[in-house]
Amino acid sequence: MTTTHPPGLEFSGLTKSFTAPGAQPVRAVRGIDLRIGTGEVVALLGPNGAGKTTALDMALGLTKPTGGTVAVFGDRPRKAIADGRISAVLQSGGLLSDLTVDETVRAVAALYKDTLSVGEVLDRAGLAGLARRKVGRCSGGEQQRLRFALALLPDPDLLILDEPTAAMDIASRREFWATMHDEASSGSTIIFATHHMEEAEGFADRIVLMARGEIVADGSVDRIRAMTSGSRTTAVWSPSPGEPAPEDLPGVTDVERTAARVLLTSTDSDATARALFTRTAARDVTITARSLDDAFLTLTADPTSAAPTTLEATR
Ligand SMILES: Nc1ncnc2c1ncn2[C@@H]1O[C@H](COP(=O)(O)OP(=O)(O)OP(=O)(O)O)[C@@H](O)[C@H]1O
Repeated sequence: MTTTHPPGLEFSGLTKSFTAPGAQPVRAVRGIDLRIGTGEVVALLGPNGAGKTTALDMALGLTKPTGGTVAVFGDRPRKAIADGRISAVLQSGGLLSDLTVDETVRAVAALYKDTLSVGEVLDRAGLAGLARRKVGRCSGGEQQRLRFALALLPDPDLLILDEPTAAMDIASRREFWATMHDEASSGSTIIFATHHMEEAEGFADRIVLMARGEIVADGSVDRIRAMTSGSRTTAVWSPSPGEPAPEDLPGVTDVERTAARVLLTSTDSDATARALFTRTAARDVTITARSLDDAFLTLTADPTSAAPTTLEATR
């Protein structure tokens, strides 16, 4: 007999709008469907205001959805928290600066029925050497490790991290992700929100890209990389009758026009350039690889915005 386990996290048609008297409602999350399996490490990536925190808050039962449902291992978030199956490292909040690291972990452990030992969580969070330091004397990165240690206390199956490295310098970030690697390899499901493409690439198996409250891309790191690794081709060309339209050239996903040039974003620059040379009178063709940041901006750009596109990549 086979048993199927419910996913670690499941959003179905999830929406959240914030309303304030006299103001337009803010549609922070707009009907997202997402299924995250046990043991997956997923980066929730997106620009400011994409809806990442709102979605994670709903996963943690901190915010009630306006519509749709959230299930954590098949249960309501509150039940999953009470059972110690899900816990979170949030961006800020909740530490008392006069307590030591060790006292803080002991105080929070006393709130639970059942926890890992204080020694073990300090060890797993890389804080064993700082146990007697006052929290107020710890650096931003060390305080974030302490939040991580507190999240480990109930030995959760699903860990949610909202921009966990926001206050850290590069060395602390590296150390933090090394610790998280150990956590992930022990089979935990991990979901973390970030603005940083490199962080998502370096640590996640899967990237869920959000913009304007929607999921705009979802796939393995390799798949997202392939989607975003297009190049930019520019040419001096005014299409004349009988020539193909720029939009119809192979590989082309986006077209911009300036007075003299046509700028083509393409997922297959070889095929695009071949078509330009053989089927059109285009000249002065240049091909430039797009940076990952450029690609991230393209994937999350507002299609209704008329904001001018930067030409940095072609210079
Ligand atoms: N309590 C609230 N009341 C009104 N609007 C809110 C509230 N919380 C969030 N919003 C709005 O909802 C949208 C999504 O915000 P959210 O914090 O989820 O985005 P985010 O992707 O986490 O952004 P960031 O990366 O900047 O943290 C934003 O426009 C934000 O201003």
